[in-house]
This record gives sequence, C-alpha cells and structure tokens, in this order.
Amino acid sequence: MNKVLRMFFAAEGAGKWKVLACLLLGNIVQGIGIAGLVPLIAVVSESANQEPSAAATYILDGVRTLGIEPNLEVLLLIVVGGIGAKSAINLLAMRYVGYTVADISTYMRRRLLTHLLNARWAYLSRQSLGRMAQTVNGMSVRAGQAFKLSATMLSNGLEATVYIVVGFFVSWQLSLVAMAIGLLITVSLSRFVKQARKAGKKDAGQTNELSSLLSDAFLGIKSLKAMERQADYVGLITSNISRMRKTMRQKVISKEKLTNAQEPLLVIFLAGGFYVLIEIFQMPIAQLLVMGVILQRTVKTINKLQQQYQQAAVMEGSYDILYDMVDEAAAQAEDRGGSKQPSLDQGARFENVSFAYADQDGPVLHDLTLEFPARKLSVLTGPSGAGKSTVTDLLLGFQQPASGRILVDGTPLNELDLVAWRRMIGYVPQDLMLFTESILANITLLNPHLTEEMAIEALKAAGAWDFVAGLPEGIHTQVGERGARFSGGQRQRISIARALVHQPKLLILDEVTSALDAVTEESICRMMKRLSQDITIIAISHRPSWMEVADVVHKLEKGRSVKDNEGKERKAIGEQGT
Ligand SMILES: Nc1ncnc2c1ncn2[C@@H]1O[C@H](COP(=O)(O)OP(=O)(O)OP(=O)(O)O)[C@@H](O)[C@H]1O
Repeated sequence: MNKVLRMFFAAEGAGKWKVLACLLLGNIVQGIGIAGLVPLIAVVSESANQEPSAAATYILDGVRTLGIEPNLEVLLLIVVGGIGAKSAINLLAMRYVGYTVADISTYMRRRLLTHLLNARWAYLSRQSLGRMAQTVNGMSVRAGQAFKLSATMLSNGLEATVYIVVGFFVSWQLSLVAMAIGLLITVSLSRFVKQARKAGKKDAGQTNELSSLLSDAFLGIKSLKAMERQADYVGLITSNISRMRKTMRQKVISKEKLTNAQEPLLVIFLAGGFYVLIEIFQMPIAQLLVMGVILQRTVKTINKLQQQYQQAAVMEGSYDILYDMVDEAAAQAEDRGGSKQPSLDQGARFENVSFAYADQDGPVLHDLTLEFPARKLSVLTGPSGAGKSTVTDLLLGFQQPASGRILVDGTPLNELDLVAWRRMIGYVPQDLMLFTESILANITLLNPHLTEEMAIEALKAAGAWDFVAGLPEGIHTQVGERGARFSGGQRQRISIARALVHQPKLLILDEVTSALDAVTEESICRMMKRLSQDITIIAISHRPSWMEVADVVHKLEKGRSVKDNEGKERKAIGEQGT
C-alpha cells in the first residue's frame, strides 16, 4: 500500500475513526440512493414494455412493504436524497479530517523538533539549518496534507466499491465491465504515476537542498551585499534552481499526461464496454440508459482515485524525508549520562584527555591535563584552532574523550546526570545569537520561574542595564531580527545576562568580549572577577584584560597545554593560597 495511504491508519487519536465512520455511513446512504436507480430501471423498462429485472422487482416489492408506492417521484426522491445526504455526511467527515490534519502537522512538528533538540551535539552540529527548518515546518505541513489526501482516497475507494456492489446487484455483467474498464485505464496509465513519484522524490530533496543554501545566504547577506557579491551567490545556486525547474516540469507533465489521457481512454473503453453489454450480453437499451450512469460514475471515481494516488506518490518524497529525519534524529538521541547528582565545590579536571573529531585525520586534543578550580576565574588561551572550544564542548558533555577522564569534584563526567549538570551551567558562545523577541524574552526564554526582576539583576551583572534602561521600552524592547537592532557589544552583554539569569554554578564564556571596547571589556572582566567568588568561571580569550583578572591561565597550542610566553601559567590554588 502507498505510504501516504498508510498515513491514515498511522494517525494518532480518535479522529481517523470518526472520519472512517462518516465515510462508511455516507457511502452506505449513497449506496441506497444509487440502489434507487434500480427500480427506476423497472419504471423505464415498463414504459418501454420490457420486463423489469429480478433485482428491480425485489426492490420495488421492498418499497411497497414500507407502505410507499414506488412511483417515479418517490424513486427520484430516494436517488436525490441518498446522494444529497452522502454529501452532507461527507462534509462532516472532511471537518474531522480538517481537525486531524491540524493535529498531525502539530504532532509531527513537535515530534521532530523534540528528537532534533534531544539528539547528540555531534549529530546536530552537522545538520543544515535550512534543511532542519524546512523539514520541521514544510514537511510537517505536508504530513497533514497527506492525511487529507489519504482520507479522500479512502472516500473515493469506498464510493467505487459501493458503485460496483450496487452494479453487481443489478447486473453482474455491468460490474464486470466497470471493473475491467477501471483496471484497463489504471494499468495503461500507471507509468505516469511512477514518473510522478520519481519527480516528487527529486523535488523534495532539491527543495531541502535549496532551503539549506538559502539559509546560509541569508545569514551571510550583509557581507555579500557589502562586497556587491549577491550576483555571485545567485550564480552559485543557479544550478540547483535549474534542476528544480526541470523537476517541476516533470511533475506537472506527468500529472497532465495522466489527467488528459484518462478522458479519451475512458471514452474508448466505455464505447467498448457498451458494445460488450449490448452485443455480447444483449442488455436492453432502456436498462443500459440508467446503467450507463452507474458505469460512468464508477469509472470516473476510479479515475479520480488514480489521480489522487498519483498526488500521493508525489508526496511520498516529502513523507520519506520527514520520517527519515525523525528516525535518524531519534537514533541519535543523546545519552543523558549517569545518575549521580553533580556538585561543583572543588572544581573540574581534565586528566590525560585526548580527543579527535570523527571526520578529522588526527586528534585535536593530546593527552591534556587541566584544572578548573571551583569559584575561580580560569582563562583558556591560545591561537585559533588550538582546541579551546573543543575543551569546553567536552566539559559540556557534547563530545566524549577518546581517552583520559573528565572529573567534576572527582566524579567522572559520564557518571553524572547530564541534565542536572547542564542546568548548573551558564554558557555564552562565540557565535552568539539573539532570538527575534524582546530583551526580556531573550533572557528568560519565557521560563515562568525566571522573573523580570531576575532578568534586570542579570542585566546589571552583565553590565547591560544602563543601556537597556535608557531604551524607551526598556527591557520590553524588541531586539530585531536576530538582535539586529543592537551593536555586537550590546548583543554580547544581553547574552551574558541570559547565561547569568538562572544563577549558574559554572559560567563558560567563549570570546565574549571580542566585540567590546577596552573600557567595557575591562568593566566586564572586573565584574566576572567579582562573580567568581561565587561562580566557577571559564573564559576563552587571548585579551590582556582577561589575563589580568585570571586566577588560572591555560594556554593551548595544537591541542596541547603549554606554558604561556612569560612562563606564568598561574596556579590558582597556589597563588590564592586556598
Ligand atoms: N565540529 C567539528 N568537526 C570537525 N572538526 C572540528 C569541529 N570543530 C572544531 N574542529 C577542529 O578542531 C580543531 C580545534 O577547534 P576549536 O574550535 O576547538 O579551536 P579554538 O581554539 O576554539 O579556535 P578559535 O579560537 O578559532 O575558536 C580545529 O582544527 C578545527 O578545525
């Protein structure tokens, strides 16, 4: 069975059963309406001086037992009433479909997002932003649409079955011809469904690829515009766009081929069918008149079904991408560590730690031994690419050492409850990022336990309160697209406030003052020094202001710990006498 059709039964909740019940009821009512055509044949046959069929006589007698005289008006009323009621019930079914579509899209979005956010950092950091956004949003919507399509297909499938059953009841020859015609058209045109499936798969893949390229471009739009190199970038993605155009054409053409080939084939096969019914089965013309209606509706419904099947085949590509990503992200679920509750009273220690990234030739860290004493300010310094951010990633539990151990208060990091450990951490990354929200929301992330007063305290501690208080809307000011309303330094200070608001025990700052002037940097350094009486701070920097306030300086070069230039690798415990 087509994956999209399976979607109907895979949907969570009671919605699908309500839809199915309505569809069944609607089609039974329609069946009664269509069955009304059968005695109609008898009435027509009588006027043509022909014997009514056994089935017609049976139904006519049945109607008479209800005390109703089955004249032309009554029979027409049954036909119109049955078909009309089916439409009303169908509308109700489609209402439930609408609810379920919204539920499925929401559910898929949440499910994928949860799996992605809970995946290992090593996996997540390799994913394309555009691809993830497109899949969480666009593909999840398509999953909902797929449900709608599957419900419509089911409805048409039931309708075709009703026609065939009613037709069979009247004349098995008619049903046979209808089924044969439906089958012949379906088989003759099945290659267009295959073409559409192929194009749909390509289209979904290319859309995701383009989303990924576009999100990169929009992130770097300023530098492209500054150098007037947008045209170069358009050239870079032109081949992708051209390939998409080709795929779109294939999609449209295969759809049109199917739709337009169905009509002539229908006429040809119907003519053949009538020929068989008249010449071989000797069906009287009067009977054929009404039978023709059933025959034509049956085959038309089968045609519609095939068109929808083709649409479903196109959708399969998006469906595959969505489910592959859900499965992949679920398989990459992060190990949440051990059960020991973390503390940070003595400090963290790297003991002969070596580490290599999966796609790198050699190790990035070599036999590294480092101490980060509690309630001290440690600075990690060294040239670009030396491995400083990798050290903090290991401490965050984002990566695991190839050899050696990381100890927190003497307990190996992998035995600690990682969730509890990270809740103790405030982290400000190098490539910081504000959300397109208010300053307050950027700091509290709308966590109900974090109040506005706590956010103001954090802003004060981060040296940002003066400029925030001076804004007309203060802490409620919108930061603009990814913080575009503020300078790099202001963004850095808001990010520091975000890291401080939940009162962390360990604060990790990765080059956080790189965009600040010397005066502001010094004031932040002094503030961090003060904070380090209560919080363990690890700052990555090579700026003198940080060296001034540091209790410990660890210098890294090519993944190894070295003495800094003046040979003053400070040992906090020794120097501070603690
Ligand atoms: N996700 C990754 N996958 C593969 N290699 C990586 C990854 N992240 C970093 N590296 C490599 O690891 C080495 C150390 O990188 P790291 O970011 O830790 O250095 P750094 O000292 O923080 O540099 P910088 O000061 O420039 O930020 C570099 O050679 C880098 O190419």
